Amino acid sequence: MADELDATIYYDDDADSTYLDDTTVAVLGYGSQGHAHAQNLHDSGVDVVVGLREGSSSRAAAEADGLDVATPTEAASQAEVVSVLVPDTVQPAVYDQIKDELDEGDTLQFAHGFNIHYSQIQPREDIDVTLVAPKSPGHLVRRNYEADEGTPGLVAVYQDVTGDAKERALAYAKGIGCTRAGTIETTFREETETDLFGEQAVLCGGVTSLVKQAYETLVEAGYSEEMAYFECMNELKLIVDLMYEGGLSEMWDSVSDTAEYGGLTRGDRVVDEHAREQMEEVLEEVQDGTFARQWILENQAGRPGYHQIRNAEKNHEIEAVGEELRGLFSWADEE
Ligand SMILES: NC(=O)C1=CN([C@@H]2O[C@H](COP(=O)(O)OP(=O)(O)OC[C@H]3O[C@@H](n4cnc5c(N)ncnc54)[C@H](OP(=O)(O)O)[C@@H]3O)[C@@H](O)[C@H]2O)C=CC1
Ligand SMILES: CC[C@](O)(C(C)=O)C(=O)O
Ligand SMILES: [Mg+2]
Ligand SMILES: [Mg+2]
Repeated sequence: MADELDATIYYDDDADSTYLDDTTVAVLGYGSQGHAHAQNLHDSGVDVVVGLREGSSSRAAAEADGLDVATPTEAASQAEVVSVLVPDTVQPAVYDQIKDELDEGDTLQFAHGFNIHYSQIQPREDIDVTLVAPKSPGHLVRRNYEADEGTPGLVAVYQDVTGDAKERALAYAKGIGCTRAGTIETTFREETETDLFGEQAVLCGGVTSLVKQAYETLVEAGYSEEMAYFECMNELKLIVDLMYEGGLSEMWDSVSDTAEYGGLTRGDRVVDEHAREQMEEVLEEVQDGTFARQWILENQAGRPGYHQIRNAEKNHEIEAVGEELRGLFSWADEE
């Protein structure tokens, strides 16, 4: 067990909001992260303008939330900090549109390092380039902020021409609620590679495959779809909540001894050495750029493979079963 933690973690007291005084932040994009950053910064007293393309489907939502909206180029020209929160695959084109609007010493700010790390954006040399990456889906970044809670995040500096890049990034992290929970200092490389690995192997890829395989195993063995859904998907959240609150120990303490013995003796049979080797391969593909190249080419080709596997996922039986069962929850309409 580590005697002390290695990482440098910044909290609210370490971040000085005045670094964003007299500063306009342009938030490009109003999707998952964009709506959360824009609204949290605005509510934290920062001057925000949202940058959206002509005819954007997000415009009405941003305006309804009381924010000023302009085109990406207009927003970038008004701002000293430009936060690039459009999808990773469109960021290079959006950067090309706005790069001449930046003044020397302005900040180009990211929530994920993909395009800088894999050299899809070569930023101007006379600007700061920073990253504040919430370790959370954007909708929870907003929800946590509104509940006076925070979201853990990462901060990194790629280019510091002003000498204030980190301070400004920390002020931004504070503005969106990340230093309330703790913001870890990292690099663009480390953020990019760990984020891609985590979402592929565990958070988005590994866990959904585990759920689907387990669901199919039960249904093919003759158990009902409803049983399989509750057992393999719905209860997962409740188990993960315990791990989130108190680690593996709190979860093991809360489940029965029978579950604990069964889990400890069978879990490693399911996620075994083969799975571990696959994880190592997945990580290597992230590190050597294989995944990035594949994703960039997939986009250049119009995303044919992506659309196909996405549709297959949407049409998996567990989705229809889940939709019906969740509709029966008495609290389903609340919120
Ligand atoms: N999703 C998440 O929770 C997380 C995301 N990140 C990172 O944050 C960044 C943003 O991701 P995310 O929030 O998922 O993005 P979204 O897919 O939610 O972004 C959608 C927004 O981008 C706009 N947009 C889409 N295409 C274009 C375009 N071609 N030109 C201009 N605007 C466009 C959309 O506007 P329109 O209505 O006009 O289409 C919309 O406002 C990425 O770098 C991502 O890796 C980091 C942590 C978590
Ligand atoms: C886990 C997926 C994520 O990295 C995130 C929500 O943090 C993303 O890219 O959306
Ligand atoms: Mg992530
Ligand atoms: Mg990610």
